[in-house]
Amino acid sequence: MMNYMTAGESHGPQLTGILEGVPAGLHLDVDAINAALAARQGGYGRGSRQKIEHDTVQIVGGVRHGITMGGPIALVVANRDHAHWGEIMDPVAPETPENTLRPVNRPRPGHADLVGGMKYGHRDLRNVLERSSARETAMRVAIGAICKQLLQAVGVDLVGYVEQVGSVAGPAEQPLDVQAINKAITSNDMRMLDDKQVDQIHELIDDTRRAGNTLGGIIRVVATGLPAGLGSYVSWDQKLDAKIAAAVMGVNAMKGVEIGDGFKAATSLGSDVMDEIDWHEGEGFDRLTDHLGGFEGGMTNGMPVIVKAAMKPIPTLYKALQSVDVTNHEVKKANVERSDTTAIVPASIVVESAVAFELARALTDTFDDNKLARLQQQVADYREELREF
Ligand SMILES: Cc1cc2nc3c(=O)[nH]c(=O)nc-3n(C[C@H](O)[C@H](O)[C@H](O)COP(=O)(O)O)c2cc1C
Ligand SMILES: C=C(O[C@@H]1CC(C(=O)O)=C[C@@H](OP(=O)(O)O)[C@H]1O)C(=O)O
Repeated sequence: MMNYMTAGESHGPQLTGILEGVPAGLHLDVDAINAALAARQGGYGRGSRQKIEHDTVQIVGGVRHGITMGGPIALVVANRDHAHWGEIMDPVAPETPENTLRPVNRPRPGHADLVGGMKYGHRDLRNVLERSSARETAMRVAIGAICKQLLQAVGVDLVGYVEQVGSVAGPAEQPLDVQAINKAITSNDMRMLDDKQVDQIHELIDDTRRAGNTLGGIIRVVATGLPAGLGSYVSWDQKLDAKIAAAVMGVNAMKGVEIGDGFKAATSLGSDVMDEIDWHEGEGFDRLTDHLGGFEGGMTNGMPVIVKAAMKPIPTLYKALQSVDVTNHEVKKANVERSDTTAIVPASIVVESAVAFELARALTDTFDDNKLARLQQQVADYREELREF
């Protein structure tokens, strides 16, 4: 079964990742992994950390001459900023006044600082924020980019992009075609479908930054080419829509997930939500609409998968909120670490990566997970079987 694990701190030497369960025989496009990493660094509203980092992946296991061998794939993304944090982040040197120079004692509301400190017994909340930081999502994007390449090898494609920033929304009509979305989002730095709102959003981000405040937004992911029947209705823990929702909620700062029409479906009539069934000779079953976001009974139904995620505003406010010092319980302003005003653009790549992993895992759970050519053959045979159903 596919799985992954990451390790590493925001200002430590590197992020490390291990992805297991990728079949042998996949030609990895390292440039595409690096392009996803670069996209995760982008977007208007990022803080100055991204000027220091130039994220690129180093593959240190599981791949030979560019082709996966079936074993765990080991990955490294370096933290360039570590050069400025060597002593503070040294994993072995004993604690000295020098390397404890930047303790964090005033937890930021909305970040993991306070609860993480209480749970693990840290008074220097740097021990929490270093790992809870979304710096770790760089590795998740490298892993997701490999999953995306596996999906593409069987005709599945997906894309994550920005639908809304703060209260400013993109076009009301959101397409179902991954290629069309890809084309549209490359034309602006907000990873949105339409340039019209982008100036307004830049202004909103500038005003918000000047006011010492932060913004969230809404992300949309569309995946196409999935055969019907990934996931299952037979048990709660086999429902693929549930796994995707969990994976999306596992991305830092996500507070809501919708599949298809999501919450809107609750206030609609059944006739406006259920996707009517059609059939074509040689093609098999189809739907007239996709309100249910490609899922029925926890299984893909062959329509595009549509997932939306709501990201809360960034917790670190330069105009700091009330906090309490964990060393003396005095009411103080929260700590301010260098921070993004909004990270909705990078988060859209991270959410895409989270969905890519779950889809790749469902695929390799359903079909052969040892050899890519066998997996491809089985998927092709299954598609044929569905066409004849
Ligand atoms: C790509 C990305 C970048 C982020 N950048 C920041 C940041 O600069 N400052 C900050 O306080 N939070 C940032 N966050 C959000 C925090 O990581 C997140 O709120 C925190 O880990 C607490 O977890 P929770 O919001 O999921 O409860 C970022 C999130 C993402 C996905
Ligand atoms: C480093 C990244 O994001 C970081 C996520 C983050 C947080 O609290 O989540 C806080 C900031 O860290 P720093 O104080 O080092 O600038 C962001 O820059 C990244 O995305 O590569």
